[in-house]
Amino acid sequence: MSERRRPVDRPRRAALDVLTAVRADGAYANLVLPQVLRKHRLEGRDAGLATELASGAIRMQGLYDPVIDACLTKPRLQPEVRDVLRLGAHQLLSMRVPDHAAISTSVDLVRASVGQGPAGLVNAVLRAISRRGVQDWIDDVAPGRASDLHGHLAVAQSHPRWVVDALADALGADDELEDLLAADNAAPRVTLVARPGLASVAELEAAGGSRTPRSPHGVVLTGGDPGSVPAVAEGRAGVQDEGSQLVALALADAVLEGRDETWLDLCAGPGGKAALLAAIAAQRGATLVANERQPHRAALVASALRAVPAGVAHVLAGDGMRPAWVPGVFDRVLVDAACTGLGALRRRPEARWRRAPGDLGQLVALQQVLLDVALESVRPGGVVVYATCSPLLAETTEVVQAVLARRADTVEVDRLQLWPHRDGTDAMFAATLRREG
Ligand SMILES: C[S@@+](CC[C@H](N)C(=O)[O-])C[C@H]1O[C@@H](n2cnc3c(N)ncnc32)[C@H](O)[C@@H]1O
Repeated sequence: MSERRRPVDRPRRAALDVLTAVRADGAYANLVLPQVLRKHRLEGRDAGLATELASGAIRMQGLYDPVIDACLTKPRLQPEVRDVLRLGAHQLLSMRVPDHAAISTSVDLVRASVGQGPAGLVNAVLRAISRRGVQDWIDDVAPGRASDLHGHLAVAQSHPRWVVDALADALGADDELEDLLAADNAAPRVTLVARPGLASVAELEAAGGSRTPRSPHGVVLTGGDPGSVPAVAEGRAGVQDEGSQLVALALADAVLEGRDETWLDLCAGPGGKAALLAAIAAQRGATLVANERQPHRAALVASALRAVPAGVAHVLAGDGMRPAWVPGVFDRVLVDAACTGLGALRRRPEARWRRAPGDLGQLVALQQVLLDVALESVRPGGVVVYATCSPLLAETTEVVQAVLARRADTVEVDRLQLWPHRDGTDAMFAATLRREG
């Protein structure tokens, strides 16, 4: 068959559809991927290949773009052609795809998606990239490691420079920085939670998994589709990072004197932590109010809670800044605030490129108000856990410090900061605060 008429392989076509949706429509890769896989009827290894191609090309574009640019003779490139080149660069520099296969399939792809015009350019650029290994390219296009470590890692590990700087601040030193950034680039394992009283860890282990080291409710799946595990399909278990389980447990296990009957999850959508908390509350004879501002996310919370016994959990769709309850009624409150999400980069390939330092001001203001509401909602003597899936100091310790500075009635009693490279979890933060009686 001639070059021109060779059909484009479906995993690569699907991967390009994901890149296009993320770039042109602002889609989230993890949400659009299942739709694209269905559209192209991809399963098993082909689905795995399309997922790796799309996720890797989006995640690593901070390295691939300067490499591509170094191979261009003219600086301008159509966005659609750059997408094809990013996919080709990922195959050449980070996967075990033979060079000839990576190049010829990319040429086929650009012919089918853009036209014959850029086929020669794609061929020439990818041939140039294939002549050197990834470390040679990093040495060529990244700032020097000795003179500008953060600038070097921003390219070598494909993170925006401001994110590298902010993560280094959060770590407090540079010695683990590269490990952290590399961990952000590795696909996370699928972790399940057995909601206590509804499913057992043994039941999930039998589905092909092993226990998580720190959460007593977690199981890491060794393979397969989590949706096909009966306990997950029935809502007795769920997909939940071990770090998120530990945050919910920080609230449930905080030492509390006196009444322990009514719990609040102030920002509950989509409901992972609410479901774990509600299962524990049911075992202790307590109830949970799960509040979420966005109605469609409140519906997801209700779905996550479907296996919890009736009467234990109540879902509210409301703005946590204007509470629908009287102050001081709750014994335990979780405020898992909206944040930059820069602690969960492993599972959101495009997230690092969507955030900007200018987002922080608005988010921090919201986080402070929500923490204040949580502290007003808890009774004297009760506990509040303030959590984020970001380790940035502006969103974590600085929010807690700012709120505590204006409240004489609250003390911090515990703090947790998890890291992907140390703990194998998302970089979750949780501060446990007690409102004094
Ligand atoms: C980090 S997520 C919570 C994740 C959730 N706890 C879980 O484990 O599934 C933050 C949530 O806060 C919600 N949110 C943002 N502003 C809010 C507000 N003013 N009141 C209540 N919820 C809010 C967002 O819609 C989002 O669903």
